[in-house]
Amino acid sequence: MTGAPQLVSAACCFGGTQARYRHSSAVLGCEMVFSLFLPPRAADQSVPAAYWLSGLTCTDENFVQKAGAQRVAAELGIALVVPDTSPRGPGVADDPEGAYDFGLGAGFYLDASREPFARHYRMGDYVAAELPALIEAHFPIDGRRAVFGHSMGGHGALVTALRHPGRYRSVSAFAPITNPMACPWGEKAFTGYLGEDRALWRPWDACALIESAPERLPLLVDQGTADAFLETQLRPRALEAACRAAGHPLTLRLRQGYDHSYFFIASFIEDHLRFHARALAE
Ligand SMILES: N[C@@H](CCC(=O)N[C@@H](CS)C(=O)NCC(=O)O)C(=O)O
Repeated sequence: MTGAPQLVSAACCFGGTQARYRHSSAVLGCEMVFSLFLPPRAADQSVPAAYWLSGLTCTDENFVQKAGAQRVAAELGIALVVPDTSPRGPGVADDPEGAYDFGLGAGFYLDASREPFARHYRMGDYVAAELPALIEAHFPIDGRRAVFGHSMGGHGALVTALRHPGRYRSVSAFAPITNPMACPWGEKAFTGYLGEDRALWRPWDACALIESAPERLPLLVDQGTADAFLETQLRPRALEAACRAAGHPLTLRLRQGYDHSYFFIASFIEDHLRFHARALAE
């Protein structure tokens, strides 16, 4: 059963609260920690939430410590929910070589079907269903949701919104992996989590999902031109082509000289939060 969140730590932040909670996840079959920022407005009314999905090697802490999102989220009255990037703990399988791009810290926000990963690696269901239900049951947060993220998590945000029409009011991404079926990080992860049959990969690939998306929710994507992963792993032109072919609205902004780091994210986070605030207010 999904356990109630237990407070791990909390600090005042821009008039609101930046906290971490631990809970037992029925979906993932392990204990999970998430970060939650509640804006000052949450003291006397329910607020909408933006779910941030982080990239490879991250936990729930990278974004809250490095993106500088709290000041604007406080002003806009948006809660920030930040899950971990994979299941963790005793019995959770990892990459056999302990590589950074598969297993722990690299759950790819999908539901694995291949053993030994199928038991715990169900981040797709966790971020789209179990975590929002937990958050909305235990905190002053209503059902208005946005989803955004970075790299593996940028792709996670796109796929989460595309797979669940009507569940999110807006979606955006920083330097997302756009077409995991056709890049080394994605091919490794999808083979490991889903097996060799590429037909089973398509429901977890943003470019494939865009082809027949039942909801044409506009996509906002920022991508740094000095990102070392741009051509090999991220490939925003693939997303652009898929959106053009399907008539899916996309705003793709190439940011001259920015790399893959949280310095890039911190530079444009305000813009993404204001984009989400407009959709969440409607
Ligand atoms: N460790 C890998 C890259 C991992 C990486 O860049 N992770 C990004 C997401 S894909 C990140 O957010 N890292 C954590 C951080 O910067 O705080 C490498 O050196 O090639």
